[in-house]
Amino acid sequence: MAKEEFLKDDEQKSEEMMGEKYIICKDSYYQPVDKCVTYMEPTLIDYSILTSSQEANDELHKFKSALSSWGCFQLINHGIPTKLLDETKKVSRQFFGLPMEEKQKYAMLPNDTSGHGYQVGNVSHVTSPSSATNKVLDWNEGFSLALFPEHRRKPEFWPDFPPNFKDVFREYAARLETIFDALFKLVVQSLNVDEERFAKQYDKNRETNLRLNFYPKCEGLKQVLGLKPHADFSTMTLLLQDEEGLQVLKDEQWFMVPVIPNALFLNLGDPLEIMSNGIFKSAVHRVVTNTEKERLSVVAFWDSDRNKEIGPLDELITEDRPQIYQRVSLKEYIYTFLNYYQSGKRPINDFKV
Ligand SMILES: O=C(O)CCC(=O)C(=O)O
Ligand SMILES: [Fe+2]
Repeated sequence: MAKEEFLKDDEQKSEEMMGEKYIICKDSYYQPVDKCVTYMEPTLIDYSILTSSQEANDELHKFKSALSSWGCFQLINHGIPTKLLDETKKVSRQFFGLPMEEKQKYAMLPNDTSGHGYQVGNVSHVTSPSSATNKVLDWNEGFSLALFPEHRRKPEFWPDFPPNFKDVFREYAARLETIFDALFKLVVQSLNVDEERFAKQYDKNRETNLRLNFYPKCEGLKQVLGLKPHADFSTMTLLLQDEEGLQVLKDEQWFMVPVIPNALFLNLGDPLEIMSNGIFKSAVHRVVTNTEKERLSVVAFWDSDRNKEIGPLDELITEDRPQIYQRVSLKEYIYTFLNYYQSGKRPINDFKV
């Protein structure tokens, strides 16, 4: 899509001014976007080995070590057929390829945090009038849908075009849910905590939400980000991407996440860093823009029950590892996240003991 079309609904008419709405200040927290980044050495975690009873031990060790250092890894051999992965990407791109008027039929309502609908520039991450005037938009079109529990699906937000969109995403959602459930069991096993108590956070009211991200080519504008740095407020996130652009922050250095065919990129969100009392790390990530290629990501967020509190599990608080984080309701956490997203402040720092 041309820059002009992407920006055309903007109230500012001067192109220069419109560009500025997407530009990150050079001296801000974000660090120069064009600073040279290193490629991330991918940690490949084999799902089929991890979930087999015979050979799982070494793989589980790798799993735990990836989550304690990077907070992310590439999941391979997860069993989702290539055809379904390809269809998922195809129908997502077809949706974003629709005319703007068509996509706007599914427009997200202002300040919707429950996850339904289409938006340009990530404006839902603006919660107060003052941050709205100072907002720097993301070079991003987003489309969010609730997946689970199924009664949260709002049929009016599921697009009619492409015609197979609904079927493809029903199937993809079911596949992901099975993987998330299995990964959660492995998280419990790695942390060596009481499954029943931990699982209470993840009862029938827990949520899975989907976000499709589309990043148009970004020609001529420098210092523009596709998404600003953040760690997710989900427990775990599984991401399918078709081009490079996602970067992860570690030890104050940005690393480019490589695209590995058919792999799902898993990253942990802040709630699991909090619940594991800092044993597991959430991965801070951002998306950079590309002058030559459009990019798509299909992202599923596996959340705990928003009405419950998150806090370090009792058995993970010891003399050697005193409590690092306070207890907080997920709802309040999300509110803090949304308030801080613009400025790049990390919400997790507000909840340190
Ligand atoms: O597009 C990506 O690779 C990242 C998306 C993301 O971080 C998000 O939707 O929270
Ligand atoms: Fe994210």
